[in-house]
Amino acid sequence: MEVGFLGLGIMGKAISVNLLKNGFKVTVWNRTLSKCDELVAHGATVGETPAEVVKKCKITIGMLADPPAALSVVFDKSGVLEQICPGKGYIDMSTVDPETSTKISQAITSKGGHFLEAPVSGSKQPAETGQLVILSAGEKALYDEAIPALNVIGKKAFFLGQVGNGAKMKLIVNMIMGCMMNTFSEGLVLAEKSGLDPRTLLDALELGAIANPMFKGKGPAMLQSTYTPAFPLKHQQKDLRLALALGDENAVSMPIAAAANEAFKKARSLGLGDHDFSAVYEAVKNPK
Ligand SMILES: NC(=O)C1=CN([C@@H]2O[C@H](COP(=O)(O)OP(=O)(O)OC[C@H]3O[C@@H](n4cnc5c(N)ncnc54)[C@H](OP(=O)(O)O)[C@@H]3O)[C@@H](O)[C@H]2O)C=CC1
Ligand SMILES: O=CC(=O)O
Repeated sequence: MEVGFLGLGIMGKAISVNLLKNGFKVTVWNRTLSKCDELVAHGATVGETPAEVVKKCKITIGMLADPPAALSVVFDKSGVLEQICPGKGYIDMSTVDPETSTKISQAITSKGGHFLEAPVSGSKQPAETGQLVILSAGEKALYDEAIPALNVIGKKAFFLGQVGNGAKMKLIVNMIMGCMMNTFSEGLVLAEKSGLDPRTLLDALELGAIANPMFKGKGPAMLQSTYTPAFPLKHQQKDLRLALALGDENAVSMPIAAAANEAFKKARSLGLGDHDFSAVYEAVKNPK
């Protein structure tokens, strides 16, 4: 099966390499074209533009930073729309809001193409090992056609119905994750300031009812102020912002998420946007 792939950031690169390792032919494109070189070394071919990739492949996957990026690769000159047509599918795995996804869906389907939104839960390592959780919605026929690729990319692919439902589910999951990371950071600071060893807090958490892979995986590095990006902090803040907008639309009061968003905004203002999202700990440590 030949698959196109647009966007070779942390996630796009990991997913593309995994597809290549599992026998898929992959044609890649990235805004900064030099990032395609590493993929070529793994056996990929390169398209000069998103349109060129779509022309070549029956199914093309996008994994872009945010709503403006997701829209740009579809609507701009030499974008996806120029070559999408009946028989071709576009799967957007970027984390975006339902409105962005719907706009893309309408444009693709109005040209006879097929569309699936499929944001993923899980970070760099699950992307490398095909252990993502895929939250898809849109055209069921495209979902069914893409199952061989989705099964390589993830450990579970949900199909959630109409376009927008995948985006909403992803934003809710990441709203919860951002709140957890913020409160975890507060707990580590409180342990330290009140005279406890935060490493003992990690041990106690790990043995109790709120143990989770995120605290276990991120905690020790946070205590060493190491924030090698797996999930960039700027994207976590984007997800909180978009989740809060979803809360506004639905009149859902979310004071915890609003407070977490402020902490992530503070971290961005400290220049930590490209660090791992666990760097919010630095903003919690230094709130001024
Ligand atoms: N990292 C993670 O753990 C996870 C991330 N996500 C989501 O997946 C998406 C990608 O994340 P990630 O790979 O970490 O992000 P990165 O920041 O590593 O990569 C972003 C990608 O988007 C491209 N891009 C940015 N702006 C534009 C633009 N205007 N036009 C075209 N391309 C653009 C970048 O191209 P260039 O190289 O040229 O800058 C790059 O390929 C995001 O929506 C994120 O929220 C979802 C699950 C986990
Ligand atoms: O969106 C980030 C993730 O880890 O999932």
